[in-house]
Parts: sequence; structure tokens; C-alpha cells
Amino acid sequence: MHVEETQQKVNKAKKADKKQRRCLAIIKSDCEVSPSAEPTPYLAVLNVGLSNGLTEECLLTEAAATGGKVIQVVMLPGKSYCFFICASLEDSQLIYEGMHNISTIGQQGAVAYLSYIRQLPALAGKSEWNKPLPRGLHIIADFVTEEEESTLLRAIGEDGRTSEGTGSLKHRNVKHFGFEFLYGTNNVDPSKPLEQSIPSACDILWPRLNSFASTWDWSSPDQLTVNEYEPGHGIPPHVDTHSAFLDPILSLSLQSDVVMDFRRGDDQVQVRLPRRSLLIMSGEARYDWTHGIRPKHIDVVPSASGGLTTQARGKRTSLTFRRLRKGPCDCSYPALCDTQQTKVPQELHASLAAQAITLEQQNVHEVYDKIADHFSETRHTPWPQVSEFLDSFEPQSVVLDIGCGNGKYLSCNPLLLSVGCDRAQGLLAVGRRKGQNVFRCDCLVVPVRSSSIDGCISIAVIHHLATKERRLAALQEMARVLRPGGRALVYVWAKDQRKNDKKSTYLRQNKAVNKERTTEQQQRQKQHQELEQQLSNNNPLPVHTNRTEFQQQDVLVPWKTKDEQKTTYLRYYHVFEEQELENLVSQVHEVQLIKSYYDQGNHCAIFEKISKNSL
Ligand SMILES: O=C(O)CCC(=O)C(=O)O
Ligand SMILES: [Fe+2]
Repeated sequence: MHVEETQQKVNKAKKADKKQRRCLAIIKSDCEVSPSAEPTPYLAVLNVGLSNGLTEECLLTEAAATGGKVIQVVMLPGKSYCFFICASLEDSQLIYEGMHNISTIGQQGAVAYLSYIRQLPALAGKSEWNKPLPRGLHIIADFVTEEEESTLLRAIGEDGRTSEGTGSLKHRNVKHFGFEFLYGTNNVDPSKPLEQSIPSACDILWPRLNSFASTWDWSSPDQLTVNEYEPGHGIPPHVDTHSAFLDPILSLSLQSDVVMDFRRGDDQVQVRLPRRSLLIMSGEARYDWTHGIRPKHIDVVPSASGGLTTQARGKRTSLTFRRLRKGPCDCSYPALCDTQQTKVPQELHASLAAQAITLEQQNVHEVYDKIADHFSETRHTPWPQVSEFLDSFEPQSVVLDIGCGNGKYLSCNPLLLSVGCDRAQGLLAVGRRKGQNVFRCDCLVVPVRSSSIDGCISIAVIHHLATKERRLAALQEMARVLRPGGRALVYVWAKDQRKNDKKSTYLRQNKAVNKERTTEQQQRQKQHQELEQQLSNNNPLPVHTNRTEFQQQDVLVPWKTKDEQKTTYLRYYHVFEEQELENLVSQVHEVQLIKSYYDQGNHCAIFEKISKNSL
């Protein structure tokens, strides 16, 4: 028996060697890539690639399970191999040892053979690096000298208004000159100039723009935003609000290079911003493309030999210069234009609202009614920061939990008069059995007198509402019932389940990283496909794979019952992007945002009702 097992192992290794050699010969002739006997940060992943219908996500999950970190997967169209760029030699070794001749990947369960390689292949024709820049985008290298860089850093270091105090920016430090950019509304208030205008040290820059200035209706900028990014920090993809600023927008990169992503629909272009260069976003690049910086420590950039290489980020400071627009935007790019987007025809509004109500009825209310008992069993432990909020009220305060579910927050602070409401009868029954004060209502119509309660919480509720208008209306309803000075806490599920490289509990409970990952994952994929098929006829929304990152904001999240039938129900969620909750709160009348934070995969906001006199 023992001998047989050993023989099997030897045979398996021999087969792997043979297969590995054959694959290496293919990539050698395809793209001049040679293997390396010594470990390198580059790995060829043989036998699996785009031709096997493989996704980058699937490969990354496999690699992550080894504990090694991949910075980028390079996949070539139509090929049955791909490449990993690893964060370090150690990461590369971990992945090699954890995956070579072990991992079975994709639906067909192909075994992956790995090999260290000396260098990466020359860039494939379709690479995001070989694409032309978006129209209207210019990068002027060495726009300032090293000496000027120091002078500018000193000038902006001394003054300016910081946004840190608002707690709204979790990833970077921001300072403003001329006018403050308000992240709550994504706009500026032109009637409130700041004491500090743009430092005069910046005046050296404008004459250097002469050759470009003839193409614009040019005047010197009156607003400056300074962003300080430590390695690992980034800025989410966005377009600078059309109605806030004119065209063009300038951004000077100091202290470190970085890679910026530009996106328009499915089109994506990566742009390297060298230290001391000036980025000019004009026309299409300013209005019709989003820009953003991924929160990474290391960028993948083109190498001198035409391949790809890695570059560690240093601390980067950028100076973004803009000119205030007074009045609406009249650009010819309506897709991302806040001025032109608000003009959605009335009929469309009505039909969207009707669809939203049906979706919520079928994929929220009916589901929670059916899964109530099982759902309730999984919801015991109060989130510490919610308890802390409840503890911040005076004894005998009246606090309403809108969407209280099984009422787990109603007994957190026994000194309060806690009342809960929910739509789901099944969940309310659980609370009632515990003797809690609960009643049934919809979160958009709460039968409570205006300005009558001290506090309000709504935990994981408004992400079940299917339009922005309805989510906003739910917040407005909370504001209505609060007394002036009353405070509300709102939790919604975040699209991003990872912050500062740390996974949320939701992702960490992904059982696919343990030993049985292959079968688990295969089963999961199969169920997922079945569900999608089942739904594709009557529901256009994607079905989310549990315990993985969200791919879209509007998704159906499976809930599997424990009983013998193991029925799967689909719950509708709108998962929130960064700043989206703050933005929504800023549109609620009579309230002000006090604090916002990220807690275990949720975006959270505390707001206060402002007394009429102080408005
Ligand atoms: O850091 C940069 O270069 C860009 C900053 C930016 O896009 C912004 O503040 O709107
Ligand atoms: Fe921007």
C-alpha cells in the first residue's frame, strides 16, 4: 500500500514535469519568455488562461489562499496560460509552493503548473498601456524642477484648510485653498471664499501653460485641492463635478510617481503620472472620463524592455488646480454631467419607481417573511459601535429602531425607551416574544409624530430600497420624526468589503480558503450558475456570489435556508460606494452630518436634526 502511494506520487510529479516543460515551450515560442531555476517575482501560470474561460478573480482567489500576494495578473487573449506579478520574492515562492501541481482551477478543474520566469512578455497589443490617451488628456513631464517642488511643498504645508476634521476622507489627507471642496455635496460654495487663497508660489506655473492656453478660455485657477497619499492610499473613480468647475483641470504630481486609471464605460486606460509632471484634463478627459487611483503600495508599469515591471509608491502630494464655474454646466457630455442628469423625464421616474416597488416586494419583503426564523438565529451580537451610539443618549430618551428585525438592539441600553418597527411580521414576532415594543410599518411611512423622538437607528435597512429617491426618502422620514437636536445612526452595506488591505468579516468567512476549497468552490460555482440561469429569464439583476467582493452595486444576494430542502432565496441589495451615504445625507433637509465611518464592511453615518432657528 505504502509503496503504491509513493509510486503514485512519483508518477504525478513526472506528469507535472512533462506538462510544465510542454507549456514552457509554448510560451517560449509565443512570447520569448524563459523559465528561471531561481525564484523571481514573476510566475507563469501554465495550463490555465483566458482560453479556458478563466477569470482574473478566480485566479486571485486561488493565489490568495496560499498567503502570497499578487499585484497583477497578466492574461493574454486566447491563451491557455497567464502570468502573475507578485509583490515580492517571498510572495512568489508562497504561491509557487501553494499552487504548482495542486490548484485545480475553473469549471473544468484544470491543474495549474507554475514556473518562475526571468521577465514578463512584451506587452500584448491590447494592453491598457498601449492604448491612446483619452482625448484632451495631456501630461507634461518635468513641469517643475526639484527645487521648485520643495518650494511648492513648503508653501502649501503652512496654510490651507484641512478636511480631516470632517472624518469624511478615510484614505488621504486633503487641504483646500481659495474655496473648500465639500465632499458631502461634491461641490463648492462660491459665496464662501477661504481666507487663504492659492499660495503665490504657484504663480510660476501659469506662464508655462502658454502653448496650451490658446486652446482654452484661460484664466488663473482660484481653487486648489492638495491631496496627500501615503503608499496604499488612493482616490475612488470619479469625475470632478461638472457644475462646480470649468474646463480644464490641472494636477501637479509631487514626491512620487503614481498610476491613474481613466475609465469611460468599458474603456479603461492606465496613465503613469511621473513625479513633478503636470496632468491636464480638458474636454473629453475632463467631462466624459472618470479618473481614480487604486489604493495600492506597488504599481505595475511598462518596463524599459517593453514588458511590465513593478514600482513601489512613495508618499505623493498632488496639487489640483481648478476654476469655479458660476452657473450650470453646458458641456456636450451629458453621461457624467450633474447639471444635465437631473433632467430625467417624469414618465421614466414613474416607471422606475413602480419597478422598484415590485422588486422590493418580491426580493426583500417576501424573502424576509419566509426566512425570518433562520435569519433571526444568525443575528444575536450587537455591533459595538451601534451599542456605543445607543449608550450616548440620556437615560429615558426615546429611541426608534427603524427596521429592527429581531429586535437585538432594543435591549442594548435598558435605560432608554426603545421602540422598534419593521415590515417583516416574522421578525417582529421574535421581538414580541421577548416582550419588546415593536410595531409594523414601512420605513418610508413611519406612523410617529414629527419632531417627537430623541434618537433613531436604521441598521442594514435602506440598502434594500431600489432607487436613490427611495433611499433618500427613508432618510428624510428619519429626519422628520427626530426632534431638533435628535440624532440618527445609519448603516448600509459597502460595495468595498476591504479597507486598508483588511477584509471584512463577510469576506473572511469565505470557507473557500480552507482545505476543501476546491470542492466547496466548485459546488458554489455550480449553484451560482443554476441560480443565474433560473433568474435570467425574469430578472435582469446579477446574482452575487456570497463571501466574495461585490461586482455591481445592485445585486441579488442568496440566502440559503437550513432546512432539508435547502431553498435559496434572493435578497435585493444596493451596496454603497464610498461617499455615497454622505452624499445622500447631504441632500436630507434639516439635518447635518456629524460623523461617517467604515465598520466591518458597512458605510455608516451619524446625522443630527438642526433646530429651525439655526437653519
Ligand atoms: O491626486 C490627483 O492627482 C487627483 C486628485 C483628484 O482627482 C481630485 O482631488 O479630484
Ligand atoms: Fe478629481
